[in-house]
Amino acid sequence: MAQLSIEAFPAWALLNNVDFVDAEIRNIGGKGFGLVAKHDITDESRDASGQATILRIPRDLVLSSEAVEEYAKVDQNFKQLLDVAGHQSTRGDIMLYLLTHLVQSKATSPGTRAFASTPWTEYIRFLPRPIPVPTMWTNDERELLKGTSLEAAVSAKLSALSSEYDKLCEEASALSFWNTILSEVATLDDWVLADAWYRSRCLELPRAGHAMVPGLDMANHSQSHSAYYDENSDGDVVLLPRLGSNIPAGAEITISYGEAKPAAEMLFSYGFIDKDSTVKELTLHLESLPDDPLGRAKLHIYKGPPTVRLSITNDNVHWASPFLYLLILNEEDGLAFRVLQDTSGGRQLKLFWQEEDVTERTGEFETLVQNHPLHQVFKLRAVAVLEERVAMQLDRISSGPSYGATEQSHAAANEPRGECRLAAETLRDLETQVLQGVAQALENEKARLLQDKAVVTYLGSTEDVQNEQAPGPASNDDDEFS
Ligand SMILES: C[S@@+](CC[C@H](N)C(=O)[O-])C[C@H]1O[C@@H](n2cnc3c(N)ncnc32)[C@H](O)[C@@H]1O
Repeated sequence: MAQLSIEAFPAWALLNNVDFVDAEIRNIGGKGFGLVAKHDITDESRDASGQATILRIPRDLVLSSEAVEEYAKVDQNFKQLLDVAGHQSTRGDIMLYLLTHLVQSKATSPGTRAFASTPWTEYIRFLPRPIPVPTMWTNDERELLKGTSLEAAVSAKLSALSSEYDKLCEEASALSFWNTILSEVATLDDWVLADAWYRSRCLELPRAGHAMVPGLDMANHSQSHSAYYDENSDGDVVLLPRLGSNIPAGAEITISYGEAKPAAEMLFSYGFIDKDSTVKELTLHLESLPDDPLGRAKLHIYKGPPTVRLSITNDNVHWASPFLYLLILNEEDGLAFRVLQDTSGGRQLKLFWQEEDVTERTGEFETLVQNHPLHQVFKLRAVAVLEERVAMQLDRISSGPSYGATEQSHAAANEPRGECRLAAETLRDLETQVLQGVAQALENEKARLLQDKAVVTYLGSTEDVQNEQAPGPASNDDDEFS
């Protein structure tokens, strides 16, 4: 499918009533396309209602779950696919729409097209590809993420995409039209591309919800963004200058993709790391403890992801994990799993803490243990488990690949691209800093807890029990003539 030159974009915009009041699309070094101001945009540019619209996109171009439903009303083939494989999530429905339009755009001539055309049929041909998100990196490029928090996240995402695609083929196999399309035209790579487009270009609108907005999705991100988007009373989407922002003619107009997103999330979702961001944070997966007989039950009953979030703000170190305290508690402490029968005869796993049913509060154990006499002992266990997890990650990240000179142009075609090396290296440096800071803080916290009176008493008593249970030193009697 041929890309369309961005030169053709103004004609597409005109034809589809997209009003580029005060912006145009240009190539922005290192960021792909972006929006720049046609004239100075100042507070004086505002109209009587106080608005200075930079860009207006009619509501019927917005790709939302509602728009997908509307398309199903005009295209029978799409409706069939949506009915067997859609209606589960906005993301899923929009991806089916994008995939259908990708297939449509692969058709050699309009006469061979199988679907009803929409403004998106042409629009997707302006969109960049490949997208710099790591799911579209080569295997060698993904190797660069080894030891970072994205290593597992990206492999998990790729497996999920592959399963989604297989499920789609399976669900559509009874529809002969789609069976042919999925085996001959729409590939797993197309599904990965649709996911990357959705992830890097989707935004949340106050009324339409998660959506893709053509034209507006050409705006790049900046920490000190000059504009924001909204829906007006007609449901059209508008781009407006932030109060007090003066954007000179020719300057880039930027929006915010999120104020406090960690580097790993920015790279995962958008394919770049914002150098101006001050967020130092990473999320690690927590495994159940190897000798914990309740390990599997805990993972089964826990409602959220079993993770810990580590962060450093203004030299203060934080860790937050609703799962951690459940992870370190045992039956002897007062934790119990029971299978109860409900009124309809079904069996349900329930979790009890000190005889109270806490099945709906599995993420609140840090609070639940607060008044327990062994509170500080539990804290020590949590800190020790975390210390080990952080040490393991530090070990992994420091034994990751070396990057070589980033400015070096890649000699062989299959060598990692410079921008991937740079992004992976930046992520690694940031995450190493956070892990080292947290490791130090955990060591200090452990030392403090080991001095705690309740901890000392508890450790003393468990030592006594162990001594009583251990076989005593061999007595001379044993050596007697036996
Ligand atoms: C919503 S699109 C913005 C338009 C995009 N530049 C294009 O060419 O279509 C998001 C993508 O733009 C790029 N991008 C946005 N802000 C950026 C920034 N501050 N630095 C580098 N790349 C950026 C990333 O590739 C991201 O995935």
